[in-house]
Amino acid sequence: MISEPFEPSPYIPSISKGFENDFNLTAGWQQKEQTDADASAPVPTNEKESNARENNVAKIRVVVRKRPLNKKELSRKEEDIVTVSDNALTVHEPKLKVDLTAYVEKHEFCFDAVLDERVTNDEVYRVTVEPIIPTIFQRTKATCFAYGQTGSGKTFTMQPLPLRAAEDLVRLLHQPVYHNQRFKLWLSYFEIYGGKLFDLLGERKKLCMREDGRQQVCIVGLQEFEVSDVQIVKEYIEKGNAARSTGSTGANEESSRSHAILQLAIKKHIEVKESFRRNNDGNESRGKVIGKISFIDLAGSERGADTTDNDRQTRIEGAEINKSLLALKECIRALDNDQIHIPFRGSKLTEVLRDSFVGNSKTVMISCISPNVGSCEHTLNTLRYADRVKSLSKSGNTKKDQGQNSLIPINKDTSSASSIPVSADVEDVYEPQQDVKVVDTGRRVTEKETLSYIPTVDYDKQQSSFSSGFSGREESGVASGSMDRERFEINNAYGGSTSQKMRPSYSQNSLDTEEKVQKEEEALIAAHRKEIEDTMEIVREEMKLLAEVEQPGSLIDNYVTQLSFVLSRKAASLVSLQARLARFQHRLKEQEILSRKRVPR
Ligand SMILES: Nc1ncnc2c1ncn2[C@@H]1O[C@H](COP(=O)(O)OP(=O)(O)OP(=O)(O)O)[C@@H](O)[C@H]1O
Repeated sequence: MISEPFEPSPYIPSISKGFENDFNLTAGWQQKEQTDADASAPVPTNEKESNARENNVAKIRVVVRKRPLNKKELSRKEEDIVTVSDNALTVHEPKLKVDLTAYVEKHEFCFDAVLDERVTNDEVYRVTVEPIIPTIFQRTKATCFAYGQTGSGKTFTMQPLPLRAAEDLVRLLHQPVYHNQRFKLWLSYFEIYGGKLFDLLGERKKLCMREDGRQQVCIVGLQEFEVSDVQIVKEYIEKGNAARSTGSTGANEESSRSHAILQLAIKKHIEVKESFRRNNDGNESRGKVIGKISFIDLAGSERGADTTDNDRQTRIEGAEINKSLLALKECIRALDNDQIHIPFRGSKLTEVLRDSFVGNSKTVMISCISPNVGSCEHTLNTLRYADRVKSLSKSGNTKKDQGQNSLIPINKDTSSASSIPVSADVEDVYEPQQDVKVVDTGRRVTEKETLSYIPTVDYDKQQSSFSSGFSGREESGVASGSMDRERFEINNAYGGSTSQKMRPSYSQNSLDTEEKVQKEEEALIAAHRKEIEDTMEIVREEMKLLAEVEQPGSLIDNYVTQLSFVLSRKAASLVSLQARLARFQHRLKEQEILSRKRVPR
């Protein structure tokens, strides 16, 4: 729902006066060679100035938006654990030591901009999309997407943006320089759900994607509408939104499982013969694309974790979401490194956005976070993903500059973290911890308190999440019992905060292997659990055996036979686990070698 009335942009009229960059977007910006296939439109002389101004707009911009605590969280008296100051933020994660002493781990992050809970949608537009708008007329393909867990405010943030952008685009179209060139604005709106495309403005018709001879992506049958009036844009957006949430695939629960893509394209109108128009589904019949901006409301990021759900459909959707989030990160990274090969084939989402990853491109990522303590884990994962996108970028000014990519042994930390027991698991020993400061409250908390705290305990990552009762999903009514699994999976999905750190980085071509490794990892952990259960059973039998042999008149022969049998079982169980472990270690090695062969980070 578009709730805020919007004012004329201060940016857009200023184009003719001289563009001032209020947002300090210049740092590390890379201007690329003109390679776009569509770059054939003439550049009027008075556009040269704005071309130069385009150089001041960051190629990748990562912005974080924190939403306010909602009514439910307030009624539960949940703490707000996120503090914002300028373009930095701190997450105060409550944790427990093994002796139940409470302490707070501080995670500090820095982004291009951090918007706190008081920031309006209008300001969000000004900081994110508005600076890009003039560049659309200079052949830029821009992408703006919101990322974050369910209920963190992605839709709330994204929905007003296209309308504001359309208003500015329409205003610019009225300028003689563009009007005379017969530039027009076109709108389309579609959804990717379970790897399939649906037209949100065409009765949810299933669409298919085709590549033309010039490797341009064309979505066959996608309805596009020429729009010259903001009111009409608003109606189309509302129509598409309604189709998204009430379509055949269901209500809100599903909406957070789909990616919605709204595209606004500036095209140069070309007169075509009616017969040609009839014979061509593609965009060519409607004009030549000059530039465009795509707004993407991504599926809830934690949905990528649904890969172990019992329901096959959910698993498939989860894997697809996971794949697209990873693929998106890889494409942004390749894009910013000026790589010739952009791994857009990694997912439907990136394939669809293919033409936004070549030539002049701009990307704005808005990471939405929930401030409540119950969402802490998801919030950290979202921020780590954002941080990785930013630090992957050449212009990244976050952790990269602060040496975030170096691996610091956790037990070398000189803070009070040294008192925290560290798991013997080597994967946990090396974890980039530079966003972490530990504040030991020196207070012991009772078991009861831990439930409202929802901290995580270090000594047993797989078993001891105190998450029962709350999770980021609770708002959407989804049970939170699988938090441990989620954390495990999400860490993988986001580039990993724990075990993934020791693994090779994701690349587009390795996604399938990556999924296989994840499955093997789960199987290994399940086998380990089973081995422990079996061992406990065997130990009980051994105790019984010992008790029997100590009874007067017991038969030693019987004892020897039974002990031999029990020990064989014990050995077989261990050997089987060892074999599985060896196979998995081998798999990790293979993957590491593969990743070394690929382009380095
Ligand atoms: N900055 C904000 N200020 C006020 N309310 C907000 C803000 N952000 C989100 N909300 C409210 O929080 C709720 C959840 O937001 P929203 O639906 O945008 O989340 P989402 O991330 O899109 O979730 P999903 O992935 O499930 O679609 C909505 O009721 C929305 O109005």
